[in-house]
Amino acid sequence: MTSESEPQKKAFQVIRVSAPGKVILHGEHSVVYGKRAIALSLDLRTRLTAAVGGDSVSLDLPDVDIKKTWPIETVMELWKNLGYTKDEKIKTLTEEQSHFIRSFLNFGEGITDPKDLAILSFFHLYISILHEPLPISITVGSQLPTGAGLGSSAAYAVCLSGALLHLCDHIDLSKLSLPNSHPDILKTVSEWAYASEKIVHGTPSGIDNSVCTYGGAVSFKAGNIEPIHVPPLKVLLVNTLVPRSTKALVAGVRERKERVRAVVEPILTSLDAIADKGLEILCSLKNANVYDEQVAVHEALDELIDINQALLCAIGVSHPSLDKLVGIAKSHGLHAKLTGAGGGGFGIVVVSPKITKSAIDACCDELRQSGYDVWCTSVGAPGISFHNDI
Ligand SMILES: Nc1ncnc2c1ncn2[C@@H]1O[C@H](COP(=O)(O)OP(=O)(O)OP(=O)(O)O)[C@@H](O)[C@H]1O
Ligand SMILES: C[C@@](O)(CCO)CC(=O)[O-]
Ligand SMILES: [Mg+2]
Repeated sequence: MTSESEPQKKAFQVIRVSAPGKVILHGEHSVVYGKRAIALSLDLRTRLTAAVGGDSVSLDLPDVDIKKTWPIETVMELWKNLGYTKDEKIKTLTEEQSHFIRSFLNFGEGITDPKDLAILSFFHLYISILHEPLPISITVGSQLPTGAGLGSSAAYAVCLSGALLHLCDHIDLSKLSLPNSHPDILKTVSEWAYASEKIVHGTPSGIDNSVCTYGGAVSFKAGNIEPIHVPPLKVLLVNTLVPRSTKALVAGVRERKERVRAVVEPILTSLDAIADKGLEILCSLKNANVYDEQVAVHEALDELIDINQALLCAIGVSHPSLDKLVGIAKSHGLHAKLTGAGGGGFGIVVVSPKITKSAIDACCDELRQSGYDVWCTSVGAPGISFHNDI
């Protein structure tokens, strides 16, 4: 193949990548301080299509109401002003270069607008990962509500990182279909998605990008990810529809910890113990073969869910809408906690086999009548996937 035919091939390349959202069962917030967390991927996905070619860089993000195009000459100028030559390998941006990208986009320093964050994350990854300015059209659509606790930022970041790394031949996403042949690919994608999460969150633990990359169920502690085998669980996801920002909630916990360290630190230690115990219980579920054993395991899990929610309230990340949903669930014999950063967003209920269908239906009806959205979905979906069917 000649060196001229390679860009020719790239010019018409269209790829599709998807990644799942996630729920955190135990360990949100405490995981930021090196404690254990358990997360499960969701059967709700973010999907990205990237088409190389044309004379611009364009971003179509309908979920955050963005449709923007930058002429490729403008992007080439930015590239040059950042001090890069045409053929640069993967690079880590300096603070100064990050400031420069923000001012190119006319963004101030502490941006919080979802649109600005989505554009900034894209530009960081585009410039860091690609070897040269590439004309490209990127479209991202998601089944996940944005900013509600189901890992939408991580799923977005995993799709972007995977697609850009594939397009510059740093990884080959088509190898993901080969069993057990891709640990390096997943590690690389997750690390780049983490870099993007830092832009959206400030100080992410890394659990969201990990579970959205690897899929399934994972235990995560101090940056180490461990896949765990969890049998299918029936889960209700309840959306309070109250908007919140993960970054602001994580910052709020940090401030409370700084103000009353002697009180908050033991709570974080207890949250760690809950996640340790939760891991043990989930692992025992696969050996619970008969109904009575399964019910006993779920009772132990329900008790942990109750304590977990109470401790999350104590560190200031619940919300009246979450407290109310926990109360409604309780009145139907179900146990709920917030999931993700809290402050609104989603609550989760893990449904024990002893709960009858009529009790579940009655609970869902009451929640809906009270203004919540209720979704019944499965957990443990595949991680980043490459779809070469176009
Ligand atoms: N489909 C999408 N298209 C474009 N940007 C997205 C999309 N989904 C998420 N984002 C970006 O991620 C941000 C939301 O991230 P945030 O971490 O606050 O919420 P979350 O990831 O849904 O919840 P959590 O981190 O608690 O699980 C949005 O403001 C936007 O910048
Ligand atoms: C609140 C938090 O623990 C989970 C957000 O899904 C933040 C993080 O781990 O980065
Ligand atoms: Mg997020």
